[in-house]
Amino acid sequence: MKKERKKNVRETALDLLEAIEKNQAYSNLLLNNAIKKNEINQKDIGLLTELTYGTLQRRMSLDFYLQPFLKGNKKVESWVKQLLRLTLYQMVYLDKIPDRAAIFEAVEIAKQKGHKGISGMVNGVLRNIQRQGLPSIETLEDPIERLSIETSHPRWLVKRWVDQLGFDQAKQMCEINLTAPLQTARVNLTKITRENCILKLTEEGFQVEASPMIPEAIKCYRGNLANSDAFKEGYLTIQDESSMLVAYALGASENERILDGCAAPGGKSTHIAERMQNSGKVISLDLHDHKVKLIKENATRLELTNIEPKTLDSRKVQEHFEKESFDRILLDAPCSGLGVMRRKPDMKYTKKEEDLMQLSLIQLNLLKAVSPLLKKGGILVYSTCTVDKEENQLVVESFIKNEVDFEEDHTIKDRMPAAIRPLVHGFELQILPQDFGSDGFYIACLRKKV
Ligand SMILES: C[S@@+](CC[C@H](N)C(=O)[O-])C[C@H]1O[C@@H](n2cnc3c(N)ncnc32)[C@H](O)[C@@H]1O
Repeated sequence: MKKERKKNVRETALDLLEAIEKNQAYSNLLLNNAIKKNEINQKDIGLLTELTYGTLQRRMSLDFYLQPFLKGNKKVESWVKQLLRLTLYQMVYLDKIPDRAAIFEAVEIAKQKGHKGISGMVNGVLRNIQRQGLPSIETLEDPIERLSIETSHPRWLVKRWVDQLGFDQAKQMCEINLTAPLQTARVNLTKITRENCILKLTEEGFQVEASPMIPEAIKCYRGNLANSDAFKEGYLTIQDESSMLVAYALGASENERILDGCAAPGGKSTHIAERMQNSGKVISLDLHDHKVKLIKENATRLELTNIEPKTLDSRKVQEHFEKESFDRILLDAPCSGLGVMRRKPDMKYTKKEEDLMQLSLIQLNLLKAVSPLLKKGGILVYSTCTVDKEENQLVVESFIKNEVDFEEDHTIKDRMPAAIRPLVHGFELQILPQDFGSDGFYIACLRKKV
């Protein structure tokens, strides 16, 4: 059988962009598969990631720039459009790649994949842009439209954020979404101190430092911690700092019985279990078997024996557990993920405004289903990685309005790390990505009346 030719970095990036647009598969999964399949070497992985994520991140700006130069070309094939975006991304946003090199590579790919006519067209469009310069986004008069094109966020989303947060915060959020996030991790304090973990990682060649915000968090400036020995040996969990605040809000004590209603892959369950010093019980539920397997794997790697993973639809928990049988309950609900767009740029173009309303109904139903299982005086934490009021404040408001035995828990503030306290309002915390550079996240804390 003929062996498939290994593709170079730009060809691989082009294939990825096509696959992401057509299948709407997650960009991070496709990227990892493509790296393996084409045996992309270590030093080119950075460039491949930059080209793929960068082109995706800037798609709307790139299309705005390309539009006037494509006017004469009636039907541009999808892969050709992707190739033009990919090349223009390098010309506009990457100083280290000379324009002529980017154009040369594009023309070569066009020859290989298409025919002479296409490579001529690609060459012509790119050279015209080089000669005539880019059209100016500044000419767009509507500020929402301008921000939308400038930062490649769909107009409906920009409008929503401007309405909910004001123009300045919306602009800051759109802008930070274009930057690459830093990798952060949580040290498993049941096995090692943060100081010793940092030493171990430094010896392994990683560039890491302690987070000033969260006592068990570290920030990584060089290397992928998922490949470290420290990770394999169970000293670490890759987790965003905002996510770590959930275990603080819940404030579980040793020997308590905790329910985590939406637990996979177990980032928060394992954090709660660590903070309980591997005592008591954390029942970690998720809808899907394959995801529950991930909770098990993580608990085993971290050597946590107080986690009990179980496949279950949390809307049916009352059929499986006694009423008032948990000291604390976490509902880290399925959500639109609008707070983590930096990590999944393709999400910007696939999410729809109607999704948010549907999600809010699911979130409310999940809250209603788990709440009878909480003991009187117990804490219920609701969290999401989104920044939208519909899925956050409005869900909790609607829950409290109907569930008269629940009240706001303002002691959440005392449980938060000092740096976070100024962001707590009453019983709620909404973190925006621009606040600390961590993910956008919402946490609300309720108490069942005694
Ligand atoms: C935001 S993720 C949870 C992340 C997790 N808490 C962590 O920190 O690793 C939401 C999870 O809810 C699960 N889920 C969605 N609907 C569910 C339901 N009805 N019952 C149980 N789990 C559900 C999804 O499979 C998904 O894994």
